[in-house]
Amino acid sequence: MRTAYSVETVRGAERELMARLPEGALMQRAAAGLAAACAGLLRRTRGGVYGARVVLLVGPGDNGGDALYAGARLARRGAGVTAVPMDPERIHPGALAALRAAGGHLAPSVPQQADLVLDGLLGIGGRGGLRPAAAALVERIPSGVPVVAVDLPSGVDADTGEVAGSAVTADVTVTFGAYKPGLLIDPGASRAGAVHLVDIGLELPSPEVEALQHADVAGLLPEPTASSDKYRRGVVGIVAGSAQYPGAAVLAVAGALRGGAGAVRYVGPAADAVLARYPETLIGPGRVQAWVVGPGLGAGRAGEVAELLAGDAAVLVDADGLRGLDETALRARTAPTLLTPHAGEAAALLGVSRESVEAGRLDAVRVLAQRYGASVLLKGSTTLVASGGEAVRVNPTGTPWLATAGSGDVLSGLGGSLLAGGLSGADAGAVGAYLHGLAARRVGGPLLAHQVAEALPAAWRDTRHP
Ligand SMILES: NC(=O)C1=CN([C@@H]2O[C@H](COP(=O)(O)OP(=O)(O)OC[C@H]3O[C@@H](n4cnc5c(N)ncnc54)[C@H](O)[C@@H]3O)[C@@H](O)[C@H]2O)[C@@H](O)CC1
Ligand SMILES: [K+]
Repeated sequence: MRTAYSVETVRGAERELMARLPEGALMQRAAAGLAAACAGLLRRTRGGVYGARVVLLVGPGDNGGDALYAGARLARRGAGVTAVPMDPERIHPGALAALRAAGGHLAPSVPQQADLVLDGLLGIGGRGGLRPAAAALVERIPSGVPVVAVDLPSGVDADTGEVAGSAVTADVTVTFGAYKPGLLIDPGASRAGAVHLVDIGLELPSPEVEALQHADVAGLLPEPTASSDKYRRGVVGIVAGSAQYPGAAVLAVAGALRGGAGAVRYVGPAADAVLARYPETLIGPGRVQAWVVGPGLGAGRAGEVAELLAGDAAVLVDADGLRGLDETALRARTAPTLLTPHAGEAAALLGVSRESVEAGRLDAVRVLAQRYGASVLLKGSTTLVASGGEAVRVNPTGTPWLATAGSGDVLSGLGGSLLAGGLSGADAGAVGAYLHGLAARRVGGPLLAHQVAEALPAAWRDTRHP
């Protein structure tokens, strides 16, 4: 499990550790890890540190201090190091002295000839969009030169991944002590590049955000045993499709058949299309452990949704099923409930604009889960799953090619199948998103939704091999 912690939590852990260590020790640990990562990168890009031209963008706080101390270490190994301050009046004095003693120097503007740029403008102390002085330096980063962000790319909100205005786009982020949520959640995640964690010895409580890895998913997948039969493995019912959208039913069934349930039942007007493609499907109402309701349903079928929500089986609600959801009915449920909106549907549920959901995804998914008393999977470039007071799960396996018609239908079927197999709403959402993303990566792009469904068994097997 990859875990991420809020600024407040990280600061608390840092305070505790600093009280037990000599002054400046933590910054030295951070700088040593940072310099080692930069040296590794320079070895790969140009064979070594000696003679490399390294530019430091230096902000007024400790983030700038880290960059300067790391620059001093690189200078001692023969790099030519130039530090460009955001504000020459505010610069970490001890770290600047160390850089100078190692042969580095200050410059008023960003040199355009460089082998490496370190972004030490802002770390976890950054607030709001970059102010003009910082933004001006970022604009002058020469194109094509590798950028290493110190702790996090400046301009990215550490707690949420939000980017207000401009931000650094890094090739590598060297982060200290713990991942920050903004490194795992878009738009921040896509600014961070490859994230490298430097252990500085923090002792951390439970995380605010987490990302499953192969082994976590393998441990949650419902594998059949010798005593399993199709009913014990769970039956998932699909209420999807309409005369106008029969394909959604076929794709939801396609996902459900690969989610580990023992049987898939279809209820709706697209039975012929479903059977023609998947003769394994049971047709018509009957007992199930979990329902999927919504894909391609069209308007005017809120009654069916309400009926399923009044029952005691687990329910996954997607797409058209999300229209006009009854908050009170949802909150009254005891069986697992998983809502799977995309940003537009989430915006409608929250009564806000789609843009504000996209910009503040973490907040949106948390508020939805709270308001509806359900697990909520918010689809997008980094899919998030929230449930009650638990850590929000961020899915690490997506690919932009998944933004294609029908891929959400496959995900809903898959998630429902996992619910039928006994997973909680949060686990079904997180495991479903993970497998779905992995399958899509296997297919590559451009992809069709049914190919994602077909690649799910291979993705399932992949999770067993770290
Ligand atoms: N606290 C610790 O124990 C450690 C902290 N470390 C480093 O310290 C960093 C945090 O340092 P600081 O608390 O000094 O904070 P930062 O260095 O992130 O930012 C400091 C200052 O930047 C200015 N600022 C804030 N938002 C801005 C914006 N949008 N545009 C322009 N200027 C802005 C403010 O004046 C603020 O005080 C971490 O990210 C990490 O790099 C590491 O050395 C490891 C140990
Ligand atoms: K930074």
